[in-house]
Amino acid sequence: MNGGAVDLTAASTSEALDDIVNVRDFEAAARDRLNRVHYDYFASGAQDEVTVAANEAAFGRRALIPRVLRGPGAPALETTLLGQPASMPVLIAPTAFHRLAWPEAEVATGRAAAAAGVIMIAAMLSTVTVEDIAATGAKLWLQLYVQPDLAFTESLVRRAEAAGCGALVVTVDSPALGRNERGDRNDFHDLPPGMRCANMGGDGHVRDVVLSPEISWRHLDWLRRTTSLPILLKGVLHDADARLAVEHGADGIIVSNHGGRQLDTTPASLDRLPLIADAVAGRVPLLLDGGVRRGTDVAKALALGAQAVAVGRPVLWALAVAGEAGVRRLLELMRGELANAVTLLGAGAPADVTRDQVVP
Ligand SMILES: Cc1cc2nc3c(=O)[nH]c(=O)nc-3n(C[C@H](O)[C@H](O)[C@H](O)COP(=O)(O)O)c2cc1C
Ligand SMILES: CCCCC(=O)C(=O)O
Repeated sequence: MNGGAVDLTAASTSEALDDIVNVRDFEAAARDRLNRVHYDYFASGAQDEVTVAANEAAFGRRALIPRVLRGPGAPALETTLLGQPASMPVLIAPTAFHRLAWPEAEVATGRAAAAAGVIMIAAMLSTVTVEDIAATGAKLWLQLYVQPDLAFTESLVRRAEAAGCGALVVTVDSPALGRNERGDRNDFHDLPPGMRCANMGGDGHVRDVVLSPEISWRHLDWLRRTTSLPILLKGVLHDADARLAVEHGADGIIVSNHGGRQLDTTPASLDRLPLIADAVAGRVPLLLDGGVRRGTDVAKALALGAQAVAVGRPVLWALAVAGEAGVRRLLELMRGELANAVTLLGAGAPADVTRDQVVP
């Protein structure tokens, strides 16, 4: 348990990482260290958690076909997303409340992202300000829940611009909060004393955040006029909405079901990707999140039409296990697995894996 007495010494964190061989190993290690209520908050999904399970299962249902004797050489994993270079097509998905996992919270995550050269999407509901996360040197995008108080929303956009964020990620799958029954059973509805939503006004209580069913395309049009930062929409699952996103000037789309935490029984995000890729037809980059745990998962998502993927819960588990060092290790593992998968697929880069190399 890390009930305020976490051992932050280098020796203890490296020992904590001794038995970590793959991304999934972090969850069991984190579970041993976390307060049970906070573990449940991170792990849980909506209601029966059907979609949580579906996300990982969808990767398991697809098989990879290698091509041989192409001699592509060592794989190049670097990519450019919305004009920004990244060391690999794997991003850190926005997840709220990193301080529940580790005292240095999003600053530890940001330092690991900076060291790895990956893009971190900071959650609006971070427990450290966006300015302090930006100071880690991470390539940063900011996730927003558009607040009906547009003056407040605009002030946050200006802060993101001033802090050097490279894009805004507007979460559109949250006209209400999903029904989280583990949270209900645990009576977990706000942050413990001493922790706050650092970007929000007042006391930074979670209950003051508005997830509004009135948010519409008009708000997106307003945001489009308000900032010149690239805007991605996160949480699109319908191909018609993907087309509308492009028409309304979105610069990118994240195919996502919020890690199964919003509407339960939506399909796996991977299952919606090919349809959405066809609808968007290359007009804007597509990202995917939900259930990405292996280098082979990244390869499958890219072959089915994504330019990059984002990883959510594993980052929280790695943070809980060893803070910055944990997240660095996680990103190294993902990078090593992706390089290995791409090489074994006979490709020179993740983007060179083709759709015909993924079969049911
Ligand atoms: C504990 C937790 C908190 C999250 N908080 C946010 C958030 O504040 N904003 C958001 O857009 N998505 C949030 N998400 C969703 C993630 O961005 C992402 O869609 C999801 O975690 C991806 O699935 P994965 O965890 O299977 O990788 C959260 C997810 C988790 C697990
Ligand atoms: C009001 C808290 C929302 C955070 C979030 O998006 C999640 O836990 O999935």
